[in-house]
Amino acid sequence: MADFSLGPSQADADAFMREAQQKPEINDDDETVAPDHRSEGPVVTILIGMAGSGKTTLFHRLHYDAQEKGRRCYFVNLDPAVLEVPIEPQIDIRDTIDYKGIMTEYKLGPNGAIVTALNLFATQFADVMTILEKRKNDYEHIIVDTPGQIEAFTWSASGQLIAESLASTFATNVVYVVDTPRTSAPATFMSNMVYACSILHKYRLPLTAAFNKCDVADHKPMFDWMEDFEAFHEALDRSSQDSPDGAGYVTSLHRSMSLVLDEFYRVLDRVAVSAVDGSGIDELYERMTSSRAKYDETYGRELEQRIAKNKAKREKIAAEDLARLQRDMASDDSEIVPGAASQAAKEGRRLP
Ligand SMILES: Nc1nc2c(ncn2[C@@H]2O[C@H](COP(=O)(O)OP(=O)(O)OP(=O)(O)O)[C@@H](O)[C@H]2O)c(=O)[nH]1
Repeated sequence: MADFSLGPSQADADAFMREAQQKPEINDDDETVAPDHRSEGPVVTILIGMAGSGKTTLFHRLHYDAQEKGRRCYFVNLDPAVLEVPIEPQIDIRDTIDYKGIMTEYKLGPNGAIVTALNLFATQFADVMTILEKRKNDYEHIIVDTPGQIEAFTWSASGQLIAESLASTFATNVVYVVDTPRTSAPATFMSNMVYACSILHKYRLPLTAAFNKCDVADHKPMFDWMEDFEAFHEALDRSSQDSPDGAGYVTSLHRSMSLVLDEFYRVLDRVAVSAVDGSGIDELYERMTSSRAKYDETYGRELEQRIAKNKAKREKIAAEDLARLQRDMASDDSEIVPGAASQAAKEGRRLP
């Protein structure tokens, strides 16, 4: 973008105009979002996780716990393919989108139909936002369950649009659900953490890893690996002794990656939960609530900067338009030459 601190050149100004005329990004033109709007409304939590990690069961548990303890929570189901949601979410994608009908009508397989269902729902998401904004004083939390096929949400344009719409209006965080029993081997743990890291980079929202199914698996070794990479290296060595390939290329890659991820673990909140027996749920709610402060410092601040930048852009354009109008009015005795505008455009000139 043009650097106006050095004084604008004509090329800079033209580039600026072109940029200003481009369609703004989803949340870039929203001047109506005031900082206190976010810090006073509910916290939005988006549940993301690999298929079978227990998102829907955790969604159910969070609902049960909310009812038991009087937490004011609003539930949104964005998984069109889920057969049975044991609770009745206030907003459910399945109420307006017929997933099976999409498979038949567009001759799609399960994954294609999930993405198409999300795309269709994204076109109605402005209405969902209107409902959420109207109810914002009634709830402390808005909890969103996402499709089982993680990439259908995390790497689709509609998933991004939905997440950005939420994050540009409410303090939003992501809870990444980890299937603890299936992550107990160092190699699978590493793959899962790399995925979590990619989600942090993609969404730039506060992230908590919820190690689920802790009723049947011990999360402590994994927490130790995040605290101390030497503990992870020892676990890698032990598992490579058992492997027929021994300490090959992949083991040495995991070793190096654990050093890189060390930085990521410092910002990653983690909590051990069981969606089945309810352990750790209070702590998870605490993390969700306290993510608001992180959101305000990171995403919220960036958003405010983008809003301020766009406001400045619009004010500059308005000032230029006004100046041009004043010039035109001052020279109202100037001669009108038929075809002068198209001739000037051909020659790349601007009319006085
Ligand atoms: N032991 C135990 N099992 C769990 C827990 N949470 C979920 N499960 C089981 O894990 C399986 C998958 O759970 P789901 O809630 O369907 O997982 P999901 O991530 O929503 O899966 P998708 O439907 O693919 O989105 C089910 O058999 C659950 O009963 C838990 O905390 N402990």
